[in-house]
Amino acid sequence: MAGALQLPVVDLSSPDRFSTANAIRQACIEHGFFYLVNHGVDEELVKKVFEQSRNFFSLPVEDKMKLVQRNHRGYARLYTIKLDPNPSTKGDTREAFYMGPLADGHNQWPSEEDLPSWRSTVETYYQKVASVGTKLLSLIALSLNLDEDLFEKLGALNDPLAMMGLLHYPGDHLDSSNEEIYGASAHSDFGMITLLATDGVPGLQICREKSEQPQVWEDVPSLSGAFIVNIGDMMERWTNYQYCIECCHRNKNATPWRSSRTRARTASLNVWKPVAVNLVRQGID
Ligand SMILES: O=C(O)CCC(=O)C(=O)O
Ligand SMILES: [Fe+2]
Repeated sequence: MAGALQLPVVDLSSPDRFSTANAIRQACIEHGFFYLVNHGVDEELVKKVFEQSRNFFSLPVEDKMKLVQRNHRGYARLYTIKLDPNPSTKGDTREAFYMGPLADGHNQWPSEEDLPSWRSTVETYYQKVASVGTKLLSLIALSLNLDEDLFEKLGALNDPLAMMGLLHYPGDHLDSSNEEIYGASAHSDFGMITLLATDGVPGLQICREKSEQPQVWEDVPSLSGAFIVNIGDMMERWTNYQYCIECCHRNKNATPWRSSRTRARTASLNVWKPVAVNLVRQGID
């Protein structure tokens, strides 16, 4: 049975960087997760992204399939993602649209006629969230008692492979008695950090000790205006497992398809080029 969890709240606008860094340290050791408030991404822009996300996912599947994933960019239809490699779990009940660095030519976009202003809205949001990610990383360096500009100095922020996904959970499996079907099955994220914006519909759960049996899953409620931030595998390794060890998460999902509260989420996964892994690891023990 899952209980609700109250995650620590980190304020990105606080002038006291050392106490913010301390709060991050504690959150990353204890939970691997925290809420990020006053992050500077305009609420109106976030609303527009959710609106555009709903516009895209409401298109007929044939139209969405014209943008099917190539080079990990574009549309992933229902059940094609399976975050938990366990063979007993079915594909995840979600569809997604992924994009990455804006200048590398790999992104795919719906046409301006089909979805006016879609690309510009989503690109603006991508850039804003990427700059939040960069600010947060300097605080994470500080939280490890390292120089704030460590990641920058080591070149880890050069051409970052920052990925962003628009996620849609239709809730198709909710009538099923199969408990093992999830919107997003149990996993950890592969990058440095993930920032997740939600439309307030619950579903995210975390397990702080994945090797413990039975596993204890706790609900993570949304906090209005906040990103839910979590540490990914790469950062876990770079900190020599000081942060987020044994933690994993999933999405139980809550909303039936075509109900008035369609579930739509955006997540931005910031992943840095593998070449930076060695460089950064040297600085952290
Ligand atoms: O949407 C959620 O609640 C979680 C999504 C997630 O964990 C992921 O895409 O990595
Ligand atoms: Fe995740």
